[in-house]
Amino acid sequence: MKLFDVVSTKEALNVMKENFSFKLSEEKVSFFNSVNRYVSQDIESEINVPHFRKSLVDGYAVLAKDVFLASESNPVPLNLIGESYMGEICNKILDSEEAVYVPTGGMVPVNAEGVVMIEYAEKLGEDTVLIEKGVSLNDNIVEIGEDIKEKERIYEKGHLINERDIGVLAGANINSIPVYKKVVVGIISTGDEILDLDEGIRDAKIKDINSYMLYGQLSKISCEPIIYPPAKDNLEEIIELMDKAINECDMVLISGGSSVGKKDETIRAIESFENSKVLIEGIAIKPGKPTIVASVNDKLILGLPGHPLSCGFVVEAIVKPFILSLFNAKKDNRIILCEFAYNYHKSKGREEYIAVDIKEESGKIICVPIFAKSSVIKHFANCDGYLKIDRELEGIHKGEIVKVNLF
Ligand SMILES: Nc1nc2c(c(=O)[nH]1)N[C@H]1C(S)=C(S)[C@@H](COP(=O)(O)OP(=O)(O)OC[C@H]3O[C@@H](n4cnc5c(N)ncnc54)[C@H](O)[C@@H]3O)O[C@H]1N2
Ligand code: MOO
Repeated sequence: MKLFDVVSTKEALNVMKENFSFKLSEEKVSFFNSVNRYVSQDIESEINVPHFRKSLVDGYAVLAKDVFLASESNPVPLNLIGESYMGEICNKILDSEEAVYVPTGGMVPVNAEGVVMIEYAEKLGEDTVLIEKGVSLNDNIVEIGEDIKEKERIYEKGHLINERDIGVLAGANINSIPVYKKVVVGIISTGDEILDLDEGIRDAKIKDINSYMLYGQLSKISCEPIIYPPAKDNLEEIIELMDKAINECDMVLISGGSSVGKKDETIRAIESFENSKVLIEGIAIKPGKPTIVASVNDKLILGLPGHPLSCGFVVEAIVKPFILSLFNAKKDNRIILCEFAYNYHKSKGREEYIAVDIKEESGKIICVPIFAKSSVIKHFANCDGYLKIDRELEGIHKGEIVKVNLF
């Protein structure tokens, strides 16, 4: 009987990085199509934002010394010398005891020192305004480049463009940005019991969960997943699909058939290729131990466990971190600190992944583990995040502060 020679997730990741350090090519995309893409070069702002001094409020641009003593009981009269119009250059220059009306977002006179809101002013006829409040320097004025400076590096190589960033790009006058091309990942589910999308439920056969879950997980991290039809536990069929996927994709994920059962054909299929090498046969993680890392024609092939929860966690544990390293990703996950809800004992030797719910209780943030068999998938989708318990630890105490990786 074959026993697994397991490695840690860290070792697995190192093996993947050492053996498959391919350089992703770049492409330019329009800024509004760049959400969820990884920037491939540092991005600098083309302009100062704002590129002119502007008012934050509707009010009167003034010199600070003129209104120093102004109050409701001691209004100061100023000469109103005109107004600034939205979107237009304001050429007015304030002299002593002068004011200019400026709308919110309008350009202020070049020497304006503050803007008094219209609520604290009263117009007397066309040429005079009574000011009822003083200003300190630059009150209600947004300086040139106060938001973003011209040539400022707004994004570093490896930054993941989020839904808010495209507003920043628009403001910084950037129409298109360089991003890494998506990683093309082939997905093959194997098993006599796996039905294709259009096949009805029959006998003891099941719908293909893994292909679609993998598709979802990978789409989120700038990949282009290609789902191949599920393969039966038939060596020739698996080899044929693998061959096609290896030619069409940057890397290939094969779910099911990675454990010790007599029908587990993934390893045999990998070894049938001339230029192939099985690098890892088992990772010290729970769930997800029967994971294979291999190389065929210099392409990365991963054999993932068939149980959906195990398959999903192996993606979190090694597939995502590997793909993110190709993008030089700056941040790979979002973490929060929580109190653990129970005493939990685990056996030493395997890094453990547990789905958790997060809730607030008496002002504390608590994480509640959801214990489920690896064939059960609903909770993996419903949970808030997951906990990674170190290989060497024997458990977690109730009330202990733990790091939760948020989905
Ligand atoms: N005697 C032993 N049996 C098993 C061991 C072991 O050490 N000794 N390990 C168990 C563990 S842990 C896991 S994980 C699984 C991994 O098995 P395989 O990767 O070989 O996967 P299969 O046997 O093909 O399938 C397992 C399970 O998952 C279902 N499955 C497979 N593909 C899909 C899919 N695309 N969508 C939904 N569900 C899928 C399959 O029907 C099985 O129920 O092995 C344990 N057994
Ligand atoms: O390694 Mo299995 O993935 O525990 O269910």
